[in-house]
Amino acid sequence: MIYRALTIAGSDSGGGAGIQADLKTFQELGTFGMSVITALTAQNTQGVHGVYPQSIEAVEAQLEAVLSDIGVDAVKTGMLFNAEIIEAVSKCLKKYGVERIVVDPVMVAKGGHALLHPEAVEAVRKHLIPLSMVITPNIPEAEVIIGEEGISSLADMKEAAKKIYNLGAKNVVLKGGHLSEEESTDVLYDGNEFTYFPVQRIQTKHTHGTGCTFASAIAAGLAKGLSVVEATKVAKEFITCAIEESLELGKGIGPTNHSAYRLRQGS
Ligand SMILES: Nc1ncnc2c1ncn2[C@@H]1O[C@H](COP(=O)(O)OP(=O)(O)OP(=O)(O)O)[C@@H](O)[C@H]1O
Ligand SMILES: Cc1ncc(COP(=O)(O)O)c(N)n1
Repeated sequence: MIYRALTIAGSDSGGGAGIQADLKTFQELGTFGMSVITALTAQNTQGVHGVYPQSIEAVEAQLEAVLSDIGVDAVKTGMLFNAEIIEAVSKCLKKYGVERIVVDPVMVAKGGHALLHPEAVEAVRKHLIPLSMVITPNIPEAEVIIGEEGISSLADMKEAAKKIYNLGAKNVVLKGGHLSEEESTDVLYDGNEFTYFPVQRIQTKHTHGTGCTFASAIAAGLAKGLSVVEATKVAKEFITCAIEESLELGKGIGPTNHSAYRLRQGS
């Protein structure tokens, strides 16, 4: 059985985040990875040095090429950069009836560089959230989406997850990586109940691309037919191993280790 997973995201020349992190994750989790590149970034462990968005024509041509021929079992979206790209992507995913869509609403890189135009947030709410089977905001992204600041506890996260669910996402995984607590707990809300994914916070600065890796691991699970809860559980194990064995590369924030999970499984 071949499981087909597609990432629609930005390229990270440094290899730790974006398309590169997604494809490594897809491969490690036994899926066939494909990509639609929305923007090139000149990026390394020290930050984003340039962003070069692709034309709408280029994005649409890549989507059509993949969807009209190979098809997909699940899709992950990452850096979409502007409202026009968001609209083109959502239109095409709708046209092909793609349902297993994981939306990582990437807005700002860890170094602070914008990866989404601020005026495109409305397009995320209007076009992307209603299409998502799972949306995986971190806390700052959740605050922008709901237009409220101050998410600082698990109770706040649960309230925010409900508000994002009410915007049309079928499942919300609100990530706790940015909480200043001992544990990094992610909260999954499916409209009925909450599932918690707690882990002891790992003391490392090398967390470049954690969000991308986690979301693409969920997409890989969905491509293989796992439920949202099962896929999130595996993704959590995958990202935890990857952070535990993160790589001290470059002079800044190094990438996580995408091979760690598979090597520990002994396969
Ligand atoms: N120090 C840490 N220890 C353990 N788990 C972590 C740590 N940092 C992040 N995580 C986990 O990694 C995953 C990604 O979360 P995070 O909040 O870092 O996403 P993000 O900010 O969107 O990432 P990115 O900045 O790469 O887009 C979540 O499952 C989160 O709980
Ligand atoms: C192309 C691309 N997509 C996403 C991120 C977010 O990852 P991080 O916040 O870890 O820098 C990134 N830096 N680059």
